[in-house]
Amino acid sequence: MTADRRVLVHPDKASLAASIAARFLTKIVDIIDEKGEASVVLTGGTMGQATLEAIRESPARDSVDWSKVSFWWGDERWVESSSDDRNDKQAREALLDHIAIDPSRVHPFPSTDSGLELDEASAAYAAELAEHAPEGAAWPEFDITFLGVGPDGHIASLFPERGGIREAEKPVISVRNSPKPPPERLSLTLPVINSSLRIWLVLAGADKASALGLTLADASVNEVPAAGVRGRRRTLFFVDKEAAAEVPENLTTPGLFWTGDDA
Ligand SMILES: O=C1O[C@H](COP(=O)(O)O)[C@@H](O)[C@H](O)[C@H]1O
Repeated sequence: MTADRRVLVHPDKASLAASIAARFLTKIVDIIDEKGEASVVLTGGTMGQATLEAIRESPARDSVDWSKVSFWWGDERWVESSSDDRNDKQAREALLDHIAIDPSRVHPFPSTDSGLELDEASAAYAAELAEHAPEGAAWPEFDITFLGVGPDGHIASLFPERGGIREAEKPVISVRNSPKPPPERLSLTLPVINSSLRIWLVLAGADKASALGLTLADASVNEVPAAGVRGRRRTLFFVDKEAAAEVPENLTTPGLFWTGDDA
């Protein structure tokens, strides 16, 4: 794990989404060149969706062999597969329906119409992760994990002051009584998220400013789940100016605010 977290600030949501998309397309081509395939964890939320739309709109999207990319999700809302609340439905509409993916590499969480109960669904996703894990591991090696951040600092469906953020054993949890609707959800846990080589947190808007400020000031993970996120190689915060408004002054140094290419 690296303590190295970097923040890239962009003027507004549109330029932010375009910049993340450009960086993602470059990086994913490099990863496929290097490893022959790539594994990506998608997020729900406003910037997650805006990012996928920007990838769809980019002419560079055709430089990627999408059949080599595996897609997983960081969390899902426990609703019917046809519900507009589903993170995977939003991702399909924003990007996946528009590119030549290999359906066997797309790994949505189960839905309420799967015939499974919530706990069976979290166990089924854990089993699917294990099925695609390298020898001796319980889940795949993720190359890039996208995370949205809620105004309360939640990531995936790991909410402040709830047991899920402290889960250290299970790779996947069932969430009940979520403070954000819908109340029932499924989520990867922090150990799985933090095993990712790169974690890209994507957030925009004034309502995220407090969460980002507290995250970078190393608030307690229990109170601000985003503060516990560390990718193994790189942890990048892609933010707009509004979201960056409450980053503590002592952290707004050239070392932290970074515009290099080494993502
Ligand atoms: O419910 C969720 O919310 C968060 C953040 O969403 P946003 O709209 O405030 O950006 C998202 O990261 C998570 O995947 C989703 O299930």
